Amino acid sequence: MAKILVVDDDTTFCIMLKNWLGKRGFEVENAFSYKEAVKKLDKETFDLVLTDLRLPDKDGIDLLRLIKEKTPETQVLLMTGYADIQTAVTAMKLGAFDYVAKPVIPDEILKKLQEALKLETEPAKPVQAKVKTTAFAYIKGVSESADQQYEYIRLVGPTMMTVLINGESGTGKEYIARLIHLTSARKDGPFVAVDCGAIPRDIATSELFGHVKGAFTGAACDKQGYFVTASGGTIFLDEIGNLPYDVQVQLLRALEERKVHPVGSSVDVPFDVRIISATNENLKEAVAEGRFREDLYHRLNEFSIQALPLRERKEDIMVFANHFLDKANEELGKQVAGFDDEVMRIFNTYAWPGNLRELRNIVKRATLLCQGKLITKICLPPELSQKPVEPEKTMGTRREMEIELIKEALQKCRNNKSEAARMLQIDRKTLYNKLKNYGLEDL
Ligand SMILES: Nc1ncnc2c1ncn2[C@@H]1O[C@H](COP(=O)(O)OP(=O)(O)OP(=O)(O)O)[C@@H](O)[C@H]1O
Repeated sequence: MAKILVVDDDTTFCIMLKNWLGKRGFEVENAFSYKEAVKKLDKETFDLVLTDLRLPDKDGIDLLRLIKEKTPETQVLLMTGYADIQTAVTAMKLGAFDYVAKPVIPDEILKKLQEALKLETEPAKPVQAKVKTTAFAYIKGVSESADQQYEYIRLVGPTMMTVLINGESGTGKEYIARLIHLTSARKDGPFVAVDCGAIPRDIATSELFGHVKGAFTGAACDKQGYFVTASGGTIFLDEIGNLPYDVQVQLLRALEERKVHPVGSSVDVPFDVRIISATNENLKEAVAEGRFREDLYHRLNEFSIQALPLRERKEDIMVFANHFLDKANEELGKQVAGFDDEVMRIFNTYAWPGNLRELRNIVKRATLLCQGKLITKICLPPELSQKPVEPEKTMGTRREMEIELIKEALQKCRNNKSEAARMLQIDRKTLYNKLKNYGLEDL
């Protein structure tokens, strides 16, 4: 049984990966820092170390150097954000087997692990499809708008129409896209989610359409782009409004010709993919301002779905809260039965700026803290238990406070956005959205 050490300071991710790989026959240990990893490596030998490039004390490159010095036969696989891909390429020169871009897709890690450990790839067992169906539980809601949303998904799902989903962050746009995919004849094909807001401008073309070996410095081998990876399935282009203008032109051409042109290649590659995109900005405005191509907008928007903010469908709040409570009980091994009246009142009056994602996180935290049968006010973070203030009065101060906090975090993290997001306890995507909304993109 191959022994693997996963090193990342994101404890939830480590635990999740440990369980996931454990079920696939690997023996997995976790370390949450460089120091802890070194301790474990001193005690035992691992066949492979999967490490984040950024660790709280030192970085993955230091760990790679140490491993290659002590046990050169141990394979090292790096996990990295887009901003560090260049460093990851350097790491390969230092002996790393390969790297995977974050956010990582478990199946991609599994494939790389098998390559690195020279294991036989499992016969076409649909691991991917299985993981998705067990982890994905779409809750419909009971409000009128939820009914309509569900009906739209049901109708558009089986068609090949492109769908544009509009809605604030955390309203469930990706969940809607996944359900459309699962309702379609392509449900057994891949569902590939691409965060267009997180791909750096200079590698966007190669990430989407692929490249051939030697196309540019660092292109050590041929790379399949997301479009080809999604063949036979669905590609979900999240934050489509952030796609650079020149890439928009290439995307439009690809959609018209149903072929992609990998960077540096002389041949076009056909693809067979359903396209769903999402945005949290008003794309019509972006078109009017000349930031988004009108012809592409119409191509992507054969059908549109609005994901409503939670505060505009209050009847759904407790439905989702109970669903997230069930999930949290399961994940944390707890048996919390529900919410007391005061908490329900608070939930129904709070504005939920982070929508379903915020509700999920708050319920999970409260479940962890809950000592009794019901979740009470003391299990909630202070911003929820305080009396709601009129929105108009808070907007200015909340915005100013957020801008200050973001600037301070970026300064402290020397502009490293992933670290700043971690410090602010929000995910990287939310930070990018906030930077965009507050006009701080140049920071
Ligand atoms: N219909 C649903 N049923 C159950 N859970 C849901 C549903 N929709 C959203 N969620 C929960 O809310 C979280 C956020 O949803 P999702 O990622 O789809 O939002 P989003 O609008 O795509 O966010 P962003 O704009 O930040 O990309 C999900 O991870 C899931 O936990």
